[in-house]
Amino acid sequence: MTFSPRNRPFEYEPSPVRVVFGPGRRAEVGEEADRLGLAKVMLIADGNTPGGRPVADALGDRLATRWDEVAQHVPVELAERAGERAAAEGVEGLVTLGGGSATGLAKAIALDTGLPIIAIPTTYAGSELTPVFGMTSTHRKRTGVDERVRPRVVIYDPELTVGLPPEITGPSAFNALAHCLAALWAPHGDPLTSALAADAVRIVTSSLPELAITPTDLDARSGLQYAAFLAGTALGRTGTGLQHRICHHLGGKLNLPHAETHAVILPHVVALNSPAGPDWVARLEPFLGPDPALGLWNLARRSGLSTSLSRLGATEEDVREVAGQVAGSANPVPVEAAQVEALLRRSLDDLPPSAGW
Ligand SMILES: NC(=O)C1=CN([C@@H]2O[C@H](COP(=O)(O)OP(=O)(O)OC[C@H]3O[C@@H](n4cnc5c(N)ncnc54)[C@H](O)[C@@H]3O)[C@@H](O)[C@H]2O)C=CC1
Ligand SMILES: O=C(O)/C=C\C(=O)CC(=O)O
Repeated sequence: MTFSPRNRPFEYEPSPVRVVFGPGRRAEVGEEADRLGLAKVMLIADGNTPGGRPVADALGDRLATRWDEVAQHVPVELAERAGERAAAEGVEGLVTLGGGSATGLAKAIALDTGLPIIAIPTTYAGSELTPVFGMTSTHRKRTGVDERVRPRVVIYDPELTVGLPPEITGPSAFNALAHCLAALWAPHGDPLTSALAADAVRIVTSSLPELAITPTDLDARSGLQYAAFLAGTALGRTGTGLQHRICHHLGGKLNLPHAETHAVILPHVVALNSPAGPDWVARLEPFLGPDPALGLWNLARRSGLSTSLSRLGATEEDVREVAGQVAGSANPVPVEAAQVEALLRRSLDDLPPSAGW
């Protein structure tokens, strides 16, 4: 299908994020802090994430304090404690090293303080490119959009990802794929976001099988991180909808692992939306086959990911409650609670995605 801008009017505004990409470039974090005029920063990085020592060394005297406690879905009390430390130390900025949890904690602090963030991502979550934040309290996740939380600088260093274990790599790549699909069917997407998203799908679908054979291959790792950059950029320009809201509600209620939840839900939401999206379905056919929902489901299973929501810990009751909460979310196909519940039940029962239920 030929794309014609004449038939698809759009607005384009470049994102204000500076991106530095390349193996070894974590060493440039001190110069990036100087560019932003940050003389005192807090480094947020948990103990599992590689690169803490070199990044701290590269920050040198600019490193005022380190914070090593992070958690998925950012508990509000954790954000408050980390924010108090940042205030007590009088830091001028935040440097994150880690996945979406480290980035998310910095975003929660920035939401209150406006402190600029330099993000060094080590998974494929893409949070580093978006103005989206999320925080959890009493089993409810609140998400929102605020430009103050979007990192000012992102340093991608693929060397930091060569040791990512397969159980994090696969789901995290699916988190990136979820961003691509959300961007492809977003009502205010534009030709650029669609191009970024489609290219990211191309790269993820070729890199994941390569990494299953050689997990430490720096070319494939660089490709996957580049795809995460494209996917995060696309999501950061278009915003989230039903797919992401389902995962946020499930994540907040049950503390489910975020990327794994996206991987389980994505094929089912794609099955729902495919009949309404012949243009993006055709665009993805070379990478996912004629049925993108089934293509994703098969890719997940081939990559050793769980495709069952019950295996992640959700029950029929959870599914019913979440379906009620997300009904009416932004989606190319308007959905009522019963439809979402039926979709989620298929994922509970580990059934392949299907548009008809
Ligand atoms: N606001 C946004 O735009 C987005 C936010 N998120 C949020 O991010 C969080 C999930 O982030 P994820 O990156 O999926 O997980 P994560 O940041 O919790 O990391 C998962 C695990 O991988 C470990 N890890 C990270 N990098 C590693 C590396 N290179 N080598 C070895 N281990 C490593 C971490 O220590 C952690 O144990 C959720 O809270 C989610 O809501 C996710 C995507 C977008
Ligand atoms: O679902 C996603 O991958 C995107 C956004 C979030 O996770 C929201 C958050 O920061 O918690």
